[in-house]
Amino acid sequence: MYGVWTPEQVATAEEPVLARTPEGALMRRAAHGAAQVALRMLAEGGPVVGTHVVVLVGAGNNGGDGLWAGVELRRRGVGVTAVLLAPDRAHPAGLAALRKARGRVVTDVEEGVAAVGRADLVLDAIVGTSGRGGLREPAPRLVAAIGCSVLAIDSPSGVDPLTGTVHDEAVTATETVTFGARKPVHVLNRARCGLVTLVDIGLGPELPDAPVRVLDAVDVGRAWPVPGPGDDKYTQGVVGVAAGSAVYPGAAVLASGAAALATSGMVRYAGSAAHEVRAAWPEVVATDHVADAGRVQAWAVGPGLGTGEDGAATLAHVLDAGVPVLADADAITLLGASSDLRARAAGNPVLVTPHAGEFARLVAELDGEFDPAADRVDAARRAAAALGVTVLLKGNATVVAAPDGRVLVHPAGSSWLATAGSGDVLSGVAGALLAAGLEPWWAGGCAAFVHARAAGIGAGRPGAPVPASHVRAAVPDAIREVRAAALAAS
Ligand SMILES: NC(=O)C1=CN([C@@H]2O[C@H](COP(=O)(O)OP(=O)(O)OC[C@H]3O[C@@H](n4cnc5c(N)ncnc54)[C@H](OP(=O)(O)O)[C@@H]3O)[C@@H](O)[C@H]2O)[C@@H](O)CC1
Ligand SMILES: Nc1ncnc2c1ncn2[C@@H]1O[C@H](COP(=O)(O)OP(=O)(O)O)[C@@H](O)[C@H]1O
Ligand SMILES: [K+]
Repeated sequence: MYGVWTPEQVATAEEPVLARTPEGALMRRAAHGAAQVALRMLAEGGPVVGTHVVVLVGAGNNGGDGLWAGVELRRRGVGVTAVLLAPDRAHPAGLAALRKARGRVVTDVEEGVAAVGRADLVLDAIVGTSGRGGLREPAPRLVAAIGCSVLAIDSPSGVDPLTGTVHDEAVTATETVTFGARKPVHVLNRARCGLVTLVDIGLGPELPDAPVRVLDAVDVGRAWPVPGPGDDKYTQGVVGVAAGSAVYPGAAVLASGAAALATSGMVRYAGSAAHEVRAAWPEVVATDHVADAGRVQAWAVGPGLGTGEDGAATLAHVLDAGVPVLADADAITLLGASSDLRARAAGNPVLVTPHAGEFARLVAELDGEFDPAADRVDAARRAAAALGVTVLLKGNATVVAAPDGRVLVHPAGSSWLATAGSGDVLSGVAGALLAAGLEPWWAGGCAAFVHARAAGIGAGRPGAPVPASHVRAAVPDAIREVRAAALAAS
């Protein structure tokens, strides 16, 4: 597990470190780390001596990092051109050092655009943690001229460091090098950051508890339920899947199958697709109604359920069953429209898994601002607190927020999971984990991790779509992978 801290928290942690280190030392440490990454990137194309790097230098300390990194690159025989976006505010010490190292300094925008066009690598040192709003001219013109690899210093300029949202013309980095701590942009907008390298500048002891955490394979492997010698099919937790429908039985089949593959033990199905579920998964015990389903340790409810009276009655039944509940799809729409159903869920171990549209419906009747497009961590955290349930907000970066304020983010490696039915697979996996005893926050985080890995494995070789059936089929291999990681780490 690793932590992610807000730019404000990082700035606060920097203060005591700055106070006890010689002036400029922290920046030099950061710049050294940046230069190492730049040299590695340059070396991938052959000898670095004689290559040409352009540093886009903004008015703040991010520009200072870029200038000092340029100084180190000059010492390694790299040609360096610094393009100053705010010539009279460029970091004075960094600028003087680069001139001394015989770096070229350009203040004319046209000259800068031409230099960018000839570069082997661009260092984006326009803005870092203090960047706000869309990039101001001439930055967009220079960014638009980039045709080579880009190393973003701290964060890609034009992408909000706190929320990962993109403002107009913004940098798409091949790699990003960051200092002291990872910031939200690095997990919320991985597509803009590329590979992220963290350089230690000694902030560790000064950082508070991480407000956002990211699970790794070892965490997930350790948390994954494994039957012991004394277990039988009941002791491991029975999951009930309440999904439908007769017209669209696919959701029920996908969710039930995913549940059967995710944990050992037992899956019960209740709903109008009992025949199809039984045909596809003979091991699933299927009935037509939740009332006849028998005892379960958790319910996964919602996919294909319908939003009419029957669906609402089914949802009320499972919310009143006194066991953890995974609510997805139609169950979310029903919750959003009924304060009575929300009251039954509040304060109980309930995990809701909305995509953006379902999230909007879920919070429609609540007081307050919930805007995932502006800040998905904040929106999910507020919704979880307001509803008293754990919210897993789906998307390229999945956010899992517990009502007590804990937040996990799972950044996807690709977007191939955006395919019909893949959410049903997630429901089955998460429901099975709830039945096995994981609390909703962990169940959501572990399910999202394995789901995304299953998409990668199910696709076979990367670079082509993966249908939801293949994602589901790859769930066991994804579990094997995380368990192997956990065993190797123990
Ligand atoms: N403290 C340290 O020792 C260490 C700090 N470190 C480094 O410092 C960075 C933080 O530096 P920082 O706080 O100086 O701000 P920074 O990110 O450079 O941006 C501020 C400047 O950008 C401008 N600007 C803002 N928005 C803009 C826009 N949309 N479009 C265009 N311009 C925009 C803004 O202009 P203004 O609004 O003032 O006119 C202001 O001049 C951090 O990311 C890390 O790289 C590391 O070296 C570790 C040690
Ligand atoms: N752009 C994306 N990149 C990566 N994963 C995504 C992206 N968009 C959606 N996903 C994931 O794909 C799944 C889609 O779920 P959902 O929208 O419920 O689909 P369905 O209802 O068709 O089953 C979720 O796990 C979500 O996190
Ligand atoms: K930057």
